Amino acid sequence: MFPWGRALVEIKSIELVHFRNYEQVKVPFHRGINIFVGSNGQGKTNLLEAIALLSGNGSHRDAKDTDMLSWQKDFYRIKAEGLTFNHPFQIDLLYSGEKRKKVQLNGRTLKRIYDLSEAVNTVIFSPEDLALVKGSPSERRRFLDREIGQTSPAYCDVLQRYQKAITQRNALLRRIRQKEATMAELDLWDEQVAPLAVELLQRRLDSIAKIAPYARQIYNSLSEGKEELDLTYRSSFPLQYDRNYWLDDYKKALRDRRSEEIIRQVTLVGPHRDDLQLYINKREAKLYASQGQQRSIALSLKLAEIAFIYYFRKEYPIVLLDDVMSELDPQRREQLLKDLHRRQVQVFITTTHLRAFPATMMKEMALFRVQEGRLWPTSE
Ligand SMILES: Nc1ncnc2c1ncn2[C@@H]1O[C@H](COP(=O)(O)OP(=O)(O)OP(=O)(O)O)[C@@H](O)[C@H]1O
Repeated sequence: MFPWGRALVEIKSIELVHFRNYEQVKVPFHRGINIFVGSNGQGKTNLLEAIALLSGNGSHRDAKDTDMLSWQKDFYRIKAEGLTFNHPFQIDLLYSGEKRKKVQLNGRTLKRIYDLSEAVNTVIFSPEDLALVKGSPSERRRFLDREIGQTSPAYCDVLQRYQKAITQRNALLRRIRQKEATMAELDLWDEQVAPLAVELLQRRLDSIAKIAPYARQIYNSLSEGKEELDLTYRSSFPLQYDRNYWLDDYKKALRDRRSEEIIRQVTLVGPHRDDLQLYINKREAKLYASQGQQRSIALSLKLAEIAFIYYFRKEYPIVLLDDVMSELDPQRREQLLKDLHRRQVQVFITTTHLRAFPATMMKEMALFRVQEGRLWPTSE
């Protein structure tokens, strides 16, 4: 299912203090497959969320730091130790109410949280990923941005600068509408926004060119050769074939939509308005895919993301599977676990029961019981 290779990253232990419903826990992990088992609402997803934060990508549930802080507490801390490319790393994340959390990697304070991806990459698969197919374009943009961002802090940097510039440009559009600013100011902004937009576009298209063949191959195998998945990028403005013209194309689009933008007071063209389009057998999945097909597409995209990260880093990401084992049929479940196990990928899985796991693999896995924000190793 994935390119042949071996994972070289591993989280050896994690410590949580005042994170969600964890008062204080410290757990050593197994280097292979770790299963967190417990009833609903005990803290299994919270734990995966904390692990995902170690890759610097923010919460997969889009939660803010204030949401993740235990109720009535004034700081949370996540500490982890592990190995990456056989070198030890220590991560220390501390949020104490200010705008941004303090992040240290090996004792060095990082200016940009996404530089944590130097040490840890994660791919998380959760039931909400079904929204990748039928949800709004922002879900698919988020998927793309997370995936590219993990292999390139420079991309995160451009994305952040672009988002900030768009917010400020929107504020300027409002001021122009109220006759408090001039068109000349807007011209200046457009000069700044355009190169950032074009850089994002180039990186997104290059990444889709890499990820599409993986996703296609995986989907084809999930559908037993019966269906084909295609991915295309839909830009919110016309782009010429030759990339040398993209800067002009974008500036022209901004000019063409200017009066409408002033009336609506938002920037209507650019990467923040684009979409990743998904097709099964040439039909748009958003309109036609069944529940089962949506599940297979979402799984294919996530597995392709694993392969994509491996392609760039020569190291597999840590894989987080949040309550998705029962979504797969037994054969796919076993194949997925065996593939991950053979490549020595470290995996964290949440589940409410162990029925979904092949008995033959149980001896290869470490089991943890999760109950009311507590966590301990167990054998059943
Ligand atoms: N900031 C917070 N402070 C304290 N407790 C919180 C906070 N945020 C969420 N919780 C608690 O965490 C629990 C939910 O945990 P989590 O989402 O990890 O559940 P889960 O074990 O994955 O359950 P499920 O199987 O239903 O997905 C709830 O009891 C909720 O009240």
